[in-house]
Amino acid sequence: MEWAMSALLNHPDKLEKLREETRSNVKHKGVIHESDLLSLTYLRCVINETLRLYPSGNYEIPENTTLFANAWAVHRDDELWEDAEVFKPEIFEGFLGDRDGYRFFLFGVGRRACHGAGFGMRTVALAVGALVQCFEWEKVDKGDIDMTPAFSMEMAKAEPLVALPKPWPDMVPILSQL
Ligand code: HEM
Repeated sequence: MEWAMSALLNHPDKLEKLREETRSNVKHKGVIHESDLLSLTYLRCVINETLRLYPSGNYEIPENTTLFANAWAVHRDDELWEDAEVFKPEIFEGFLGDRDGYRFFLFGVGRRACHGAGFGMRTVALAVGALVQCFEWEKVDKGDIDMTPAFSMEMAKAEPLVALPKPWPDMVPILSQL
């Protein structure tokens, strides 16, 4: 808004053109409302042009730079998630996916998003589901498992998980058939 008004003030002919448009198109007495916007085509042009010239974010990125959206930071942002650092799967109950404001984008978004998202999600879900269904799990050491990541593209754990699985008695007949 501030950018648009500044630009219009720097270009009085455009400001006058916009004022003329509002004068001739807004028939009712009173401030323009939503239903007027359709007929105010020049106003839309002014806004688009302002956003074209003054978009949010202004970074100089050297040619051939590879950019990665920092999902780690967004996924742990306290302003986007309640108790952002706490493991609480319940927060995904009722989650609206992309309609929830792109605060969760482990597969990326848009044209270059992961082609294998469905396949990847099903594969991981099947594997974790099967491990939990078939085995009773115990830690080998006392205390919490070290959750430090090895920061890299893959985001592996710094310390590999070591744990003790014991087949659930009712699953033994099924597992022994595999
Ligand atoms: C849970 C498993 C997976 C995760 C977390 C994952 C995540 C991602 C991410 C973050 C990207 C980058 C998106 C971007 O640039 O914005 C990507 C790209 C891609 N992924 Fe996956 N992925 C997974 C599984 C798979 C699988 C199973 C396949 C193939 C069967 C696959 C194929 C691809 C391809 C082809 C691209 C490149 C898309 C492009 O640049 O146009 N991914 N993936």
